[in-house]
Amino acid sequence: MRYHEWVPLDEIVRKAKMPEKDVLYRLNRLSKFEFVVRSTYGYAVSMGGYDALAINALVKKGILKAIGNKLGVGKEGDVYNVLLNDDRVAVLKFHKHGRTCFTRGKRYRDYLADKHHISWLYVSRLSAEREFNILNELYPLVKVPEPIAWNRHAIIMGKVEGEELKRIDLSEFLSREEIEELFWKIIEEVKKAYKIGYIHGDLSEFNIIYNGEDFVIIDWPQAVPTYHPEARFYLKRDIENVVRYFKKYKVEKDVDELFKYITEVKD
Ligand SMILES: Nc1ncnc2c1ncn2[C@@H]1O[C@H](COP(=O)(O)OP(=O)(O)OP(=O)(O)O)[C@@H](O)[C@H]1O
Ligand SMILES: [Mg+2]
Ligand SMILES: [Mg+2]
Repeated sequence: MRYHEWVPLDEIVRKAKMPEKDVLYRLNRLSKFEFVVRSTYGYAVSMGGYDALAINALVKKGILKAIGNKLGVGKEGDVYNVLLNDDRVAVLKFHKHGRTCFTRGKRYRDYLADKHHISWLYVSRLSAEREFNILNELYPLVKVPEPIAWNRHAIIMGKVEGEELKRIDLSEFLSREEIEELFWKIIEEVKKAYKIGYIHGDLSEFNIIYNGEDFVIIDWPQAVPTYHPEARFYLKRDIENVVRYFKKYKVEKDVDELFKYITEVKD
């Protein structure tokens, strides 16, 4: 089934190789769970339905055992605590792009007319695949979550204990020198990622998780390769965000010098 189309009933019947009344019975049930949505043109998978397909696949592959509570309270992101088959605790992140199409209560007819919906399913899946691939390239050389599995718009990765830098006051438990040390450690990770070929592109205190001793940089789907035409822009912005955050703690650094330091080739 292609993602961006309403699929007419007769096509579903043909693909399912089942009598129409059986197909309708199943579609009705799926519709009650809001796993599919219906229009005059046919049926489409809903975001919830796509979630269920991904969960089902990850369970069938023998990776996922149980889903727990949602992480990052109050955020839009759909990130859950999960338990893996090997009893390890991990994190499941659903990529959701363009979900406004559904939540804004647009009529499906508008939704259909709007070519830009070209498929939030497809875009979300691409984004998850991207993040998974990038994590694979960076882990374990750079401090990023361990990539564990990917299916559709979902990825499973290692759970990082700690809090986003945004939500902690470093000065409560670190000296000015220790804070500066942390700053340089973060810059080192940015440099390592750059050397491997990536710029985070959304680096800030929201995407660095710190546990009092060590930190991990999360949220990589938008990362750009260093050969990207706007690479300099993104790298500069990432550095500026980090510099701005640490300025609060009187760690004052020059963005241009850091830029030079990160991009210099030296072995
Ligand atoms: N591997 C992880 N371990 C622990 N917590 C995580 C992990 N990945 C994500 N989180 C939590 O979930 C939140 C959202 O994750 P992430 O930043 O990757 O997604 P996002 O939807 O792109 O968020 P944003 O809107 O900030 O860009 C994080 O801020 C963090 O609190
Ligand atoms: Mg984030
Ligand atoms: Mg993000």
